[in-house]
Amino acid sequence: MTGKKVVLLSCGSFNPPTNMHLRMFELARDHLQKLGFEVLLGLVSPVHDGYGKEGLLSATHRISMLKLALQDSDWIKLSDWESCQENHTRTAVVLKYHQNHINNIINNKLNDNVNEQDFPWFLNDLQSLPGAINNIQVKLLCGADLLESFGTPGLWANEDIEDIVGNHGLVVVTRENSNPHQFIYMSDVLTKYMTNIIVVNEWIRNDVSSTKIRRALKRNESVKYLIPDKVIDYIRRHEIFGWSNKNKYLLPPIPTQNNLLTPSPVDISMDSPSPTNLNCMSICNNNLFSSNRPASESYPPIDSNVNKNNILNSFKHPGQAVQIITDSFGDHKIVKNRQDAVKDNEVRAAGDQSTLKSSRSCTNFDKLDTRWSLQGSKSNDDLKGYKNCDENLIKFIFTKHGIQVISDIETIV
Ligand SMILES: Nc1ncnc2c1ncn2[C@@H]1O[C@H](COP(=O)(O)OP(=O)(O)OP(=O)(O)O)[C@@H](O)[C@H]1O
Ligand SMILES: NC(=O)c1ccc[n+]([C@@H]2O[C@H](COP(=O)(O)O)[C@@H](O)[C@H]2O)c1
Repeated sequence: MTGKKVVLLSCGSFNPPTNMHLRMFELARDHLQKLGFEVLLGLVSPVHDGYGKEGLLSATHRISMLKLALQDSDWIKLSDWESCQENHTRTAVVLKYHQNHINNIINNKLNDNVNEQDFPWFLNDLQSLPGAINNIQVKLLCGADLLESFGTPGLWANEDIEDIVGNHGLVVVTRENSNPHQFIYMSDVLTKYMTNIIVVNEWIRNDVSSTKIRRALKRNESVKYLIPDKVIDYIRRHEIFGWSNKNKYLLPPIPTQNNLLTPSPVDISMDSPSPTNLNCMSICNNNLFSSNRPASESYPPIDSNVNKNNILNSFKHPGQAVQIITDSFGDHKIVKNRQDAVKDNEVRAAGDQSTLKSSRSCTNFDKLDTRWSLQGSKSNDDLKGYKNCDENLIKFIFTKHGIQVISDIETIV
């Protein structure tokens, strides 16, 4: 085997091509060269549309994306033979075609009879090789999941598996949640030809898959650094894989320029707000208010009837944590800092924690119901409003901020 010249052929959907599809070739070439093989060429063979896999885009799109993806490689080429056939072609047949094709080139080259039209992707590479080439072996390059699919009943014919591993050979790149060595051990035919199966360990894990890319695109999430930029650009231009130029998850802009960044928990500093002129929001019983009050103005007391429905504050801390205090009536308000919260008479008056509604859960409702019915201070409608207020708080937090719950009564967003 040592010293043999090899062409690596990868069959798959490439729907869309990912960085890992390309990286597989690099990993395999490094490994094979260490074992003494000479890797002449990599070939990518996208499957025919008739393969019928769910969500499979037309070969036209997949080929266009592959061409873009392969622009940055000087040794991996596209072979569109498979996708141009009448229907799906079994992988063993695809391998045989390419092997015969290359054998013909070698023979024709030896006879000085090479037709350039017939060998667009291989001619130059082959012509640059020295003198006589005895044999070039086309090996199937695949991920461990494809190897393990040999075990799926009815998917592969036994004679095809034997042909692939016996006559061509397999180069298998390990993949998350796979165990190719064990799979080979468990299979008689794979064990029989195990010297023809080379397992390449992917030590620098990259678990990207076309499925995950499609999922992210459908959600309008970024796929940068996972697939080539040129492929991203193609997807955007053609609005494929459910990707839309209109971001489905962007909320309509709110009238106040509430551009607060979402802080990570480690960034949160309640003691160092950096005031700006941005407006903030305040929440009170089912109502979300924007604020234009100057930052210097003090807090309206939470429990004041006038202010309960009109709490407007203007604390302005972009990128800073915002603290929300919930009072005994279920009103939420954003406080400037901890000192303000402590100074706030109403909050202090409600010091008994059992009277403060939890912003984290509704588990205190029973207790509160009893308390209020005893006091007679809250009607059923009030309680309904109280629950709605909780929903408002949640809506507010999750649409405008991140969240960190610091206690039953305090939440950092
Ligand atoms: N992260 C990966 N690690 C190892 N091999 C991979 C990886 N992603 C793809 N491959 C291999 O690339 C070849 C072609 O893959 P295919 O087009 O089926 O990609 P895929 O990402 O597995 O697709 P899908 O998620 O749509 O099933 C297969 O042999 C597959 O095992
Ligand atoms: N019997 C066969 O030859 C056979 C069966 C299943 C998959 N395949 C090939 O394996 C590849 C699998 O691609 P996916 O992982 O995208 O399904 C395709 O190229 C497909 O043609 C071949």
